[in-house]
Amino acid sequence: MLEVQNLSVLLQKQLLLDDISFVLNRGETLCIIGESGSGKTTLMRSILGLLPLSEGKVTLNGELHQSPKRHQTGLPATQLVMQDPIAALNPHQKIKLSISESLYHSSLNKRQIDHAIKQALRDVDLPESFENRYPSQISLGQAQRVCIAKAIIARPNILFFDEPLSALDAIIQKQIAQLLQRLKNQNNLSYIFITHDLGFARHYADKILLLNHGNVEEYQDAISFFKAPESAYGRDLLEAAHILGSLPSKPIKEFQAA
Ligand SMILES: Nc1ncnc2c1ncn2[C@@H]1O[C@H](COP(=O)(O)OP(=O)(O)OP(=O)(O)O)[C@@H](O)[C@H]1O
Repeated sequence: MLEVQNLSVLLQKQLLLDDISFVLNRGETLCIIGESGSGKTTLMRSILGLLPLSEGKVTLNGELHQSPKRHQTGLPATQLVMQDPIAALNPHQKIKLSISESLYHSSLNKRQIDHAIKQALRDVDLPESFENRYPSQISLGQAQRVCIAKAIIARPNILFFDEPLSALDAIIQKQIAQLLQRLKNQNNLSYIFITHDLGFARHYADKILLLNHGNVEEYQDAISFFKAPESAYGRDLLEAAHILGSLPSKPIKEFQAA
C-alpha cells in the first residue's frame, strides 16, 4: 500500500503542493486530474523522489521512503511511463538495450535478461524480433508498448503514467488502454495516472484526486465523483468536459469489460 501523508512541496519560495494525502491499495487505479498547472506532475515527481518534500511523508507498505529529513532515494517497485514514447527511448539504442536498462540493478545473468526481454515484448503483444529495432523503426503505438514492456520487466507493484495515451490516435489509445487493463489484472498492479482525459478517468479510475492550485479539491471514489462531485470546482470541470464532448454521458461497456 502506498500512503502519501500531508505532502507539501515548496520550491523557489512557491508552495507548489499543500498538504496532500491519499492512499493507494494494491490493484487500485488512481487518476490525478486538474487543470494545467494545478500540480499533477509535481506531485508525481515528489512521490517518486525526483523532487524534495518540504513537509509530509511517503510510505510504501508501511516503510518510509520520502520525507523532508530523508535523502531522496526513489521508490522501489515503481516504474514511470511518460507521455511521449519516442522521446522516452534513446534513438541510438536498440529496443533490447532500452528495455534492459530497467534491469540494471537486478541480479539476473545475461541469459536470464535476454529471456526476460523477450517475455516482456510478448507481454505487450510485440514480436520478439522487435528487440533488434531502433525507435525510428517502430510506430508511436509500438513505442508506447515498448515503454510499457520496459516498465513491467522490473516487476513493479506500482506504475505511474503521465498522460500515456495523449500522443496516440483513438484506436491505438483504446488498444493500449486495454493492454494496461489486462496487465493490471494479470499482475495485480496499482496504477497512478496523470490525465486530462476525464472519459478515460471515468472508465478506469477506482479513485480520483482532483488538484486545484496545489491543493486537494476532491479525493473520493470515481463512481461518486462522476455521479456528484462534492466541490464547485469538480462540478465546473465535469460540466466543461460534457460541453466539450470529452466525457460521454454513459460509460462504454466494451471498455469496462476489457
Ligand atoms: N522545478 C520547479 N520549480 C519551480 N516551479 C515549478 C517547478 N516545477 C513546476 N513548477 C510550477 O509548479 C506548478 C505546477 O506545475 P505542474 O507541472 O506540476 O502542473 P500540471 O498540473 O502537471 O500541469 P500540466 O497539466 O500542464 O502538465 C506550475 O505553476 C509550475 O510553473
